[in-house]
Amino acid sequence: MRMTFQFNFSIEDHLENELTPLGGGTLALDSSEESLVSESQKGKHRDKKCSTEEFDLPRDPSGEPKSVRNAAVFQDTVSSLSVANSSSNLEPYEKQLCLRIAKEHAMPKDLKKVLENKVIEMLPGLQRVNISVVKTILLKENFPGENIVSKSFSSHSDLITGVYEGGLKIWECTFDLLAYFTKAKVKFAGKKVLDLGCGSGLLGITAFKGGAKEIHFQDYNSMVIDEVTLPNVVANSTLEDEENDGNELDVKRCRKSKVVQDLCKCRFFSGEWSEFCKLVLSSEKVFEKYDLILTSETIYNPDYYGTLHQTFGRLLDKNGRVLLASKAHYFGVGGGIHLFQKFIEERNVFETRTLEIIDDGLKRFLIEMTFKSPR
Ligand SMILES: C[S@@+](CC[C@H](N)C(=O)[O-])C[C@H]1O[C@@H](n2cnc3c(N)ncnc32)[C@H](O)[C@@H]1O
Repeated sequence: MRMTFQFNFSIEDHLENELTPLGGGTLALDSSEESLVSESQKGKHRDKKCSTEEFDLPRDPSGEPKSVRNAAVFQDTVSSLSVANSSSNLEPYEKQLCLRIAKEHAMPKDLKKVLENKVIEMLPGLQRVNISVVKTILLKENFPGENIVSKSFSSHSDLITGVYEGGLKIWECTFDLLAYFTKAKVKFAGKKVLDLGCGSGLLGITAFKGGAKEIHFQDYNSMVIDEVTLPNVVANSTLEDEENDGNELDVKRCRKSKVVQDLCKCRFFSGEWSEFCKLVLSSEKVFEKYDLILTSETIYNPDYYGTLHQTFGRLLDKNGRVLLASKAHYFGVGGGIHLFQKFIEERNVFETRTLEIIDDGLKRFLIEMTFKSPR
């Protein structure tokens, strides 16, 4: 099934205190958002100023990107950079990017509750919640947190820059990557995987089912994680088998159950990419980087390229790879595969390889990114 999409960029002027543009003001959370922030995050991020740091590769005095040729060098240099004197070609994302706070979403103790009011549909080899039902319920219940469903409806748009980044639908490149996994027999066993900009999380779920040792799911919007990604992961666990055994699905009691052990491999995060980086890098003493970063339809907005590039640079293992799926061009937003590849080439940190071009209607691309080897 191929999904259609619409870009209609009427950026909502009322960000309801969720975000603060770069360069000033404070970031406040609405009450429901705040209640989900872990204790360690509270205080740390409350009343947080948007940062102008860490947006791009370091630049030499002429404003040109420094030639950073491998993962290790990338790590050493990015931490201290500032964009204050970046060259003008970076202006768009410096000006527009807002830093939505990142937080980790705990797996609810009562797993049954995660699937309450959800209609499960079957895809080949995968299950997923019916998103229209999720949206209808959220609209009806006037969900107290991020009001992204009604905002998306009222603006007739699947994307509202900085507010809602499209996670409440499955975008067609996800299916391209899923098909590629099968065709290319991509191996997940034993790998640490990140589904970046996960939305429904089907890429990460495939890695989960393929025996990945750890899978992290990230989406911009916390509602997407709570209402779609988490339920999809639970729906694809072996919950049904446990239920048939008559066990009560309580995390404490099922400590040793296979379901809970498996689900412990999954972690869920919401928030803007640079904030997500900071959170995961500080969440473990020694952060083990990802062997595989899977990402579909995340390069539509050129304003985000700097942060996305940096996220790959900071989180990917030196021998790891990014599998990225994208349309050739995103009309109305301006991004697309060629612009992104040009951006990557200019930074000289990664090399890219085209894995597949799908040409049925709108051209779509699958590319692989790996660190350039040190010279
Ligand atoms: C168009 S949706 C694609 C969703 C999903 N990967 C798919 O193919 O169905 C883009 C995703 O990228 C994420 N995203 C986009 N820009 C982001 C940003 N600046 N920071 C964090 N996440 C972002 C959003 O969470 C959103 O889910």
